[in-house]
Amino acid sequence: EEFDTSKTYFSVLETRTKMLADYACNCLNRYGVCVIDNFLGNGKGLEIHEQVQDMHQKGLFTEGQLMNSERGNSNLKHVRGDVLTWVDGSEEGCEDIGFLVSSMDAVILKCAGKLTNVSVNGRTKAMVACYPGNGTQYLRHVDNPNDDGRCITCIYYLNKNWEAKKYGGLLRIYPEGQDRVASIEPVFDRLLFFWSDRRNPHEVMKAFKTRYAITVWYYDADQREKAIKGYKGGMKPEIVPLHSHDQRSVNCDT
Ligand SMILES: O=C(O)CCC(=O)Nc1cc2ccccc2cn1
Ligand SMILES: [Mn+2]
Repeated sequence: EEFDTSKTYFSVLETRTKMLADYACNCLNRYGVCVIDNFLGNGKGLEIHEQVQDMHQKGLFTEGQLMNSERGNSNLKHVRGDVLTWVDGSEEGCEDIGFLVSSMDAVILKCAGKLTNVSVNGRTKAMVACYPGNGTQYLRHVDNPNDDGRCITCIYYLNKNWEAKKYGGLLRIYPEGQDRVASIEPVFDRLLFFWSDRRNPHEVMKAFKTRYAITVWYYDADQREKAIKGYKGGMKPEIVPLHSHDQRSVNCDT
């Protein structure tokens, strides 16, 4: 009979996603940081890169805003020089970004119950960021210093043939209480997870070539609930349910 490739494709995808989730949980619980290379493969990676490049060329990126106090003070480019835009992946021309975020969600969904002190119940939209490559950087900071609910930072890099020696742009993470530094090259089709809180201060070194990345932050249910009650601010209070590949929005605890 006809060899059913679609079933095989999805069962292989399911198995791989589970393997990646197990690896991510072990790394996060042990080191607080996890790197996965060749996450989506060359073809899909290139499609995502092309969509991001189109958005950039259409001028859809805006200056990276700093915290409210510094808003509008444009001479703070030395603090962070990225330009960015937020997408949910359903917009025209963002379908491949949507596929990426569903793939990130698929891994996180399979981590349910295996991450120490974390129960993910949603995420932010996807932030597409670009460092224009004129020596721009992002000074050392913590993504979530005040318990705004975000527990995991998930970054996907799009930069083919990146050479840190020539182009800089390293992400350097200084894990709290350790005398080690993680230097992560923003290489094509690389996926990175790290705890968003004070455990992982990090910076982006000066970049001398256009440097693209797509970031999603995952929320911990309890911390998010407390943050909304206490309303400590931080990221805008929009929470997106996780989507697995068949586009159902799936609650983590099912
Ligand atoms: O591109 C990378 O390797 C990481 C860059 C990075 O840390 N970006 C970033 C971007 C942010 C945008 C808004 C609020 C907080 C933010 C924290 N971090
Ligand atoms: Mn950051």
